[in-house]
Amino acid sequence: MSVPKLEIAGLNKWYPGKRGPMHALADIDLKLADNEFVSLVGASGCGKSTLLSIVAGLQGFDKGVLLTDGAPIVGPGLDRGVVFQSYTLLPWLTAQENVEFALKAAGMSAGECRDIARAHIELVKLTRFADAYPSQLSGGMKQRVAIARALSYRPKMLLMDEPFGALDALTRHEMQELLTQIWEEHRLTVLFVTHDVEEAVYLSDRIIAMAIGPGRIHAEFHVGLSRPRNQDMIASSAFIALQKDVLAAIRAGSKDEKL
Ligand SMILES: Nc1ncnc2c1ncn2[C@@H]1O[C@H](COP(=O)(O)OP(=O)(O)OP(=O)(O)O)[C@@H](O)[C@H]1O
Repeated sequence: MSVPKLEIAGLNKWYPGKRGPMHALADIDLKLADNEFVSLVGASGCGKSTLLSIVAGLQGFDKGVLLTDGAPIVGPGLDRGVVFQSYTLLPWLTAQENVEFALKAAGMSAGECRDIARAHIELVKLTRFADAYPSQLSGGMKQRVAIARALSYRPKMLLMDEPFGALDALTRHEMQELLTQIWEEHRLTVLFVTHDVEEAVYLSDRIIAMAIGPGRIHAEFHVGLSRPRNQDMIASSAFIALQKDVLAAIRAGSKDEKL
């Protein structure tokens, strides 16, 4: 691997707790190559969201190294787009204006903001709803706006925390299709947190299974399925076998060592 897009080495994080510091992340070592799609899976509380928010620069860590393109991550930046499960749209702005707002904050002119926002609303197939307010959009549509917003300032990395977790199964599949299409056409590095093992296998090049107590990397799986992916692959024996192995790793890592 040349200089990794993301390099995490010996990273540790403690949260203050009632019974003393709580070791949330222990000695995390992880490298993501340019354009790689990597999912983090693991039992609730193993530190997936903590790790993602540290990479986003939204919170700090206590020990270790965290680099993007070889340079330290010291806070949030336009090189990393973030999408959360909650849509985080501004309710008083339309879909188009929500995307423009992020671009204006990045210092672009009004004309540039309008054109780039329009192009990204189109990228997520929402042109017909560009002038709708969040309250007029379904959950899947709101998440399309959030993805358009995160991609609009052309980040090198997309960080997604359970982005489809609140959606019904059909919408979730549609969003997975959309994300793979965007990723295959535009290629960027993605770090994706999910509880859904099928989703992780379907989307990823590599799956990192984390374990609990303390949160750590427990197992790693390379997804050998060809690309472009399609929903028919989900029924293939290779897909099902990998899904089983990932689930077994999550189960094995779900028991707190200290309990
Ligand atoms: N701000 C905080 N202060 C104290 N403890 C925290 C804080 N945020 C998370 N934790 C604790 O750190 C551990 C890891 O939490 P985190 O949310 O990162 O796990 P997760 O794997 O993303 O869980 P889930 O799948 O349920 O979202 C948990 O024990 C959680 O209670």
